[in-house]
Amino acid sequence: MDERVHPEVRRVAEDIDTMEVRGAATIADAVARALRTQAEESDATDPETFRAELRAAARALHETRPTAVSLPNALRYVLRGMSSTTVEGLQRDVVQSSEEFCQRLDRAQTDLGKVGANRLRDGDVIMTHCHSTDALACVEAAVEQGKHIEAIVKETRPRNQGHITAEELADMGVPVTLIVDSAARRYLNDVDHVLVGADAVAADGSVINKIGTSGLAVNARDRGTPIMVASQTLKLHPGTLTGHTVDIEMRDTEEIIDESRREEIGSPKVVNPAFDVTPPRYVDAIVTERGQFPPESIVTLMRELFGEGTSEPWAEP
Ligand SMILES: O=C(COP(=O)(O)O)[C@H](O)[C@H](O)COP(=O)(O)O
Repeated sequence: MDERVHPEVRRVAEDIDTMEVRGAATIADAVARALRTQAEESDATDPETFRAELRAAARALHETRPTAVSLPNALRYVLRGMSSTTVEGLQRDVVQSSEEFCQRLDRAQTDLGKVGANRLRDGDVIMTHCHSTDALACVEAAVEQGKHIEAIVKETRPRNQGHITAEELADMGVPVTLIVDSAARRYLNDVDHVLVGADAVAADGSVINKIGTSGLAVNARDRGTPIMVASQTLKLHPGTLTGHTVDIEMRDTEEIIDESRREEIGSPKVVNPAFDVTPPRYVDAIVTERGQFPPESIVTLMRELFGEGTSEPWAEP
C-alpha cells in the first residue's frame, strides 16, 4: 500500500476488506472518519502534498470492496470539501466535511426510517435478508410509533448476517423467527412485506444487494408480497447514469467450503458472489430520506442529486 497512507486508514481498509466493518452505510461512515484522521495527522508542508496524501488514502479505502457505492460517494463528499489554499485550511475543510457527512448519514437514516415505517401497519410480519441498518431504521421507527411488528429473518449464508439482524430486532422487542435461506418461499405466505437494504441502486431502478435478494424478490412477487427497499440516497450509483455497470464482488470461496473438504468431495469449482441485481419490476418501493419512489422514477432523483454523472472521488478537479 502507498506509504503516504496513515496506519489508521490502513486499519480501516483492512477491517472493510475482512468485513469487520460491513454494510453500505457503516462502510461509508468509516471511510469518512478515516479521511478525517488522515487529514488531522498529516505533516504535509504544502497543499499539493496534502491533497496527494488524501487522494492516496481515498484510493486505498476504495480498493477494499467494489460493490457498495456508498463508499466512493462518501470519499467524493469529503474530498470535494477541500477548497482552502493552505494545509491548515485544508485540514479544517476535511474535518468539517467528514463531520457533516456523518451527521447527514445519521439524519438520512432517521428520516428514511419514518418514511418506511409509514408503509408498515400494526401487526405486520416482515421478512428480511442480510443485515441492513437502513431497513432496520424502518422497523425501529414503526415500533416507536407503537406498532407491533414481527420478523422472519433469513440467515443469509455464507456469512450469516441474518444473525446480526435477529439480535438487533430482538433488542427492539420484535419477535423473530430465524430460517435457512431456502425456506424463504415457504414462509412468504405469512409475510406482509419483504424489507431489504441496498448496496447500490442503478439509474434504471435495479437494486444491488446481498446475494439472494433477487430470488427472494421474484418469489415475493409470485406470492403477491410487496418488496420494499430501504436505501438512503447515498446508495444511488451516479456512474450508472452514464452507462457504467455495478461491479459484483466475488469473495473468497473458503467462506463457503474449506479447501480440504472441497478436495474430499472431488474438487468442484466454487464461486462466491456477494451481491446480485434485482430488476426494478420486482421492487414495489424504494424508500429514501426524500420519500418513497417507484424504482422506475429513481433516475429523476439521481439527476437532481448528481447532474449527469461524477468522476472518481480522487480525480483532480
Ligand atoms: O447487503 C448488505 C450488506 O452486505 P455485506 O454484509 O456483504 O456488507 C446490506 O443489505 C446493504 O449493505 C445495506 O446495508 P445498510 O442499510 O446498513 O447500508
